[in-house]
Amino acid sequence: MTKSVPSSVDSISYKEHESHVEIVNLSKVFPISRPSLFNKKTENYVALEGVNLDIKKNTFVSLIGPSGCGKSTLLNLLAGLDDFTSGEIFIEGKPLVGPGPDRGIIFQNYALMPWLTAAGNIEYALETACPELSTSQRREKARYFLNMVGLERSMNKFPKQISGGMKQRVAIARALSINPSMLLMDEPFGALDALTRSYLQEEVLKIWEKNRVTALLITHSIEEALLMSDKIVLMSSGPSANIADIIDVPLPRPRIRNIIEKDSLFIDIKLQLEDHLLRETRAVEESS
Ligand SMILES: Nc1ncnc2c1ncn2[C@@H]1O[C@H](COP(=O)(O)OP(=O)(O)OP(=O)(O)O)[C@@H](O)[C@H]1O
Repeated sequence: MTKSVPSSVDSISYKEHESHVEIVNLSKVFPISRPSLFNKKTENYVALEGVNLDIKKNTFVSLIGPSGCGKSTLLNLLAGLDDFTSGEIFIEGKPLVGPGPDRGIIFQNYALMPWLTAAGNIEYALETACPELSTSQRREKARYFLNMVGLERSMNKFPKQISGGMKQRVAIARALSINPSMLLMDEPFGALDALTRSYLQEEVLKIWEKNRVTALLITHSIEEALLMSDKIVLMSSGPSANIADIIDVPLPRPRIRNIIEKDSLFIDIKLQLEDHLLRETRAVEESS
């Protein structure tokens, strides 16, 4: 199979850096059943149409767009949690075949098993992703990653015994424990209060700056995207959503929130992103 280089994105830097993810002409259609009085009608909703995107290895990319445009749909396709309708996805040059331990996923609602402790949740993930590890090795790894997110002392607590921020730290530790080459994050800080949110953003940023795995973050926060990303991918409104633009964020790392927020580049890109989101949100309102 010959791989085509996505034409709209980065064709120059493509030669310089290796791709981690190549999305080629990707579409996703959801069949929607509409029950009527006499029969059930099925209609199609085209969520994504003809999406091309190239994500370089070890970069941090954020996905931003109006509500309902298809960000989670795209992330779920990359995670292998749903099938795409047409197009291709290559992960490290190979066609994507389904979920795999190479991709760690963090969701907004933590997705922890309530009947397992913090450590148990990580050990459970390791059991599937790294079956070669012994029980004590899994326990050691769980301890190591919980320590990394500052939760070693809560390792034997159940999800209902810890706060939302702590649950999300367990989810982060779990995603990192399987040693993924890519992190997929769907609004991971969305359910947290403002203080916990900024604290955890900085924690994830610090961990990422040490490990530099490829990262894809869905967020509604422009500031969050600017703080964390190398590139920000702007999606157009749906139906038939696509990539509207890709913005480089050449702010120096390590990034300190209070310092970069005053940078004129930060302010310029922020205005550009606000303008895009306002335009796309108006387009959604006018079409509904
Ligand atoms: N399983 C499904 N069946 C039918 N339609 C779906 C399904 N999943 C998503 N959609 C539709 O696809 C579109 C994109 O949804 P998606 O959740 O990906 O958007 P989003 O950009 O992540 O939204 P938000 O920012 O609000 O989280 C929406 O119109 C949604 O209603």
